[in-house]
This record gives sequence, C-alpha cells and structure tokens, in this order.
Amino acid sequence: MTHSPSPLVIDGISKRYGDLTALDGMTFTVHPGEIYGFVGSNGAGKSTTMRIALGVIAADSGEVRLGDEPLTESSRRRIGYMPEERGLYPKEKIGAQLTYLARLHGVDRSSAESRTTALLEKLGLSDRAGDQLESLSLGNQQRVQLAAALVHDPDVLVLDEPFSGLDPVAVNVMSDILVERAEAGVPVLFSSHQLDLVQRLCHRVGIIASGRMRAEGTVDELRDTGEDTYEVHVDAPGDWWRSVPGIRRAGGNDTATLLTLDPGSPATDQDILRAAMAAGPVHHFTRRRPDLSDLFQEVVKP
Ligand SMILES: Nc1ncnc2c1ncn2[C@@H]1O[C@H](COP(=O)(O)OP(=O)(O)OP(=O)(O)O)[C@@H](O)[C@H]1O
Repeated sequence: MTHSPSPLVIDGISKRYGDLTALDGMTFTVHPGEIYGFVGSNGAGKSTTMRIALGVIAADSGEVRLGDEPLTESSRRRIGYMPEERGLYPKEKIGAQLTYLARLHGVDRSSAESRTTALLEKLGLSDRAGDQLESLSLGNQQRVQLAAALVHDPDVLVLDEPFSGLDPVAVNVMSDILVERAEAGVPVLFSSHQLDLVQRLCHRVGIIASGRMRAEGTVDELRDTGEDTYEVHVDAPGDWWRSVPGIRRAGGNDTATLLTLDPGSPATDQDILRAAMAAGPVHHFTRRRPDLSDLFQEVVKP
C-alpha cells in the first residue's frame, strides 16, 4: 500500500437503465481495516454499485470518494477490483499476465515480477505460472483473478462475488488474504450470497434491496434488531404459551413449539419457561438468536 488508508465512500449513487431503477441513492462507507459484506438478492444492485465505484460505468447522480477526494482516473488505480465477469485473458500465461497488469498500474518491472511470484506462491499456484489461464480449473482461475486484483498492492479492495464456486480450501485461502489485507489497513468490500461466510468474516454488513441500503451494521448489531426464537418441548396441550403477553407461535410440530416475542413485550425468556413448566414437564428449552440468513429474509421481503 503506497498511500495512507482512506475510507471508500459511496454517497447517494443512483443509476437507471431505461425504466428500471438499478440504484436509488445507494450510500455506505467502508473504513480502513474493515471487511464489509455487501449482500442482496439477485438484481439488487451490488455489481452495479461496484462497477460505478471502479468507473466501469457512470452513475446518473451521487459520488464515490476515497476519503474526502472524489475518485479520479488516477486514484481509481489505487483500487484492486475483481469484476463479476472476471476478464483476464484465457490464452495468456498466468505469470506474464499478472506482471503485465502490475506494470499497467505503474509498478516497476522488478517489483511486478516479485509480487507476481509471491502472490502465486501464496495462492498455491507457483507451478502454474507458465500455464495458460484457460488450462486451470475454474476455482484456480478465480485465485488468479484475486491475484490480478492484488498485484499492484492496492489501497482499497472491491471484489464481486470472490467466493462463488470455490472449494472449502480455496475459501480459506481467499478469506485469509482478505483478513490479511484488512489488517494492513485496506478497506475491503466484497459481495456474496454465502451468508454464513459473510457472518463469519465481515466486520460490517450492508443488506440491499431494489438498489437501496436496507440494513447496515455489525453482524451483532443486525442480529439484535431481529426477533429471538424460543424452542420449547413440553408435555402439555398445544396452547400453554398463550398466557405470556406478546407471544406468537412461529412454527413447530408435535413435540416442539417455536415461539417469538413481539418487540415491546414486557415478557422475557423466563416468563416463557415458567409458563411451560406450569403446563407440564419441560424436556428442552432453547433461545436462538436470528442469524444473518434470517435477517436477510426479513429485510429483503417485499
Ligand atoms: N447493462 C444493463 N442494462 C440494463 N439493465 C441492467 C444492466 N446492468 C444491470 N442491469 C439491471 O440492474 C439491476 C441490478 O443489477 P446488478 O447486476 O447490479 O445486481 P446484483 O445485485 O449484482 O445481482 P446478482 O446477485 O444477480 O449478481 C438488475 O435489475 C439488472 O437486470
């Protein structure tokens, strides 16, 4: 990294394609040292946001900044980008291609070559440097795409679905590199549909729908906004729980009852447990916090 770290600021970006509003005032900031997970249904606007951040397409309105500075042709070169459509040359040799990309970003020849060697080593592809990209498996091609985003030692990383199609080992290699870059102070933005991975890896998450930011925060903050679910197994007639104020049945079967409390209910988990014990022998009682997948469903539902 050659500059002091700056946040990547996406400020009120809108984009229309004919009658379709792809982005509608999209706003968020990725801070230095932060891994930010960008999630949303298919067509929500993730790739469009990232393409605008890289200047691949232009916004109708709004601004992308690095810190206080609006992005320019030259400052865009400080971003490492992994596009969804990938975009390296299938017939070119991997090592030569990476060195060429680094050179395009202004890196001198010897640093470009040593960075290429170090990255291929880190990604487990040292012995493939002289091979054509298309001769690699898709997962390994994706590792090379990551190398292409990193080879000029960027100050910011923007990665469109970097984990899609990777095996568990490659997921770990990719995760480790993102964590390492963030620890070096780089703001890291990536999109993904793998919510378990996002929940595990990201410092903050933005959930978008229809081109707008719908919910944003740390995973814990987002989980706190959702409803806990209580699973109770009790030998008692079906509606023992009705005495608890603000309670709702969220599902269940013959042995298990799933319950949620309305926000604002004065009742607690202890009230539910007491009601269950008053009704009959309790064999099981658990409280489950919503995970990112539950919250996602809640946030994106029309
Ligand atoms: N070049 C284009 N012309 C017309 N519509 C487009 C174009 N690019 C994107 N769109 C539309 O803009 C909306 C947002 O698309 P975008 O690719 O940003 O979504 P996404 O969140 O990345 O989706 P996915 O998870 O499927 O990759 C979609 O409705 C898409 O069809």
